[in-house]
Amino acid sequence: MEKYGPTRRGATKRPADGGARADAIVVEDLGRTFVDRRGRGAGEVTALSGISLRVAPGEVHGLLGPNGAGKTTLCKILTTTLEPTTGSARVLGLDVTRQSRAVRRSIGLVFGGDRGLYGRLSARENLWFWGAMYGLRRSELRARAELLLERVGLADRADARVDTFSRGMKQRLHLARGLVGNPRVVILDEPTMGMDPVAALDFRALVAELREEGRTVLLTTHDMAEAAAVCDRVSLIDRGRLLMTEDTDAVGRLLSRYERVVAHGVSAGLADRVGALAGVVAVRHEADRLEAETELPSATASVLAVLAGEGVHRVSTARPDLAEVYLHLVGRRGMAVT
Ligand SMILES: Nc1ncnc2c1ncn2[C@@H]1O[C@H](COP(=O)(O)OP(=O)(O)OP(=O)(O)O)[C@@H](O)[C@H]1O
Repeated sequence: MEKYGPTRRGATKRPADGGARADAIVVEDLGRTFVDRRGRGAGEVTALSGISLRVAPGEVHGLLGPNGAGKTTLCKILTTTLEPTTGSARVLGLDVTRQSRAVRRSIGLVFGGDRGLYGRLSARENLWFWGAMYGLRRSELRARAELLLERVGLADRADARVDTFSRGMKQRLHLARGLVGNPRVVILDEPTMGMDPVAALDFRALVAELREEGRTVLLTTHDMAEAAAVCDRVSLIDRGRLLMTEDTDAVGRLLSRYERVVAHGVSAGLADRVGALAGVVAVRHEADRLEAETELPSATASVLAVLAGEGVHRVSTARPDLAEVYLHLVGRRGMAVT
């Protein structure tokens, strides 16, 4: 398969000049609003607002956010199926609005669910169809389809109709479809949706291969663990706004640092004592239920010790979810979440 200059996970992909070398994806002050016709009267929904983002060539970049954060909207703009309301976006130097045809030829798109596959065609025929759309010659197209069917583990089902496939198999075919045009930039919108855990692991290996081939990958997910496993950098997006872009390792460290302790049968006085412990960053107390956020493993241990010392034994610990990590991050950086 064509190589674009290998890169390694963990290697710094951003050039020392801060990005003067052409970035693969450049998003500047991007915004998108929709007219919301649901409910009474038409209101405006801001799906994206003031998004600026750069992805270096060969980087695997994760776009993380909860449902409705605006991830799909950004993917649609980058893949030219939706125009921005404000700002601009370029893929490989091509403007997504003014040079949309050229952008479409340079990218591969993979999205979750059933969209974009022809159920009455076989897996192989689907790939031939999409390869033809990319303008591949017949012999090239056939060879590429075989290679990709093998690569995503569908070679033995190549002639079966796609509407007989499981969700996970369809998702793997989507991946093959996204790669059929040998794209330098691959955009994956919730690529493991519907995959079983084994297939999701295979998917991670595939993304690693794409990185080795020097392709640029932008992938959306709301699974922090998935992002941590495959991405070089991640951007956290919430309610249409970009909260931060960081090296994945930094976010992973942050995630493993925070913990939540939930206990029942806790008095207000005891809740105050827990709140005063070093490393306890937040405490909520309602009725006799305590929720304490800790930011160091030793802090969790001290909370548990204080609770046990007072005879409180209905206690559990958990890692915070993504939304809570956002709040920690945002609080620390003094940024506003609106
Ligand atoms: N065609 C549309 N009309 C009106 N509102 C829309 C439209 N498309 C998206 N939105 C709204 O824009 C916001 C962002 O949606 P988007 O689908 O981009 O989020 P997402 O991060 O991809 O979420 P999910 O993980 O659920 O797919 C949401 O509030 C959504 O309701």
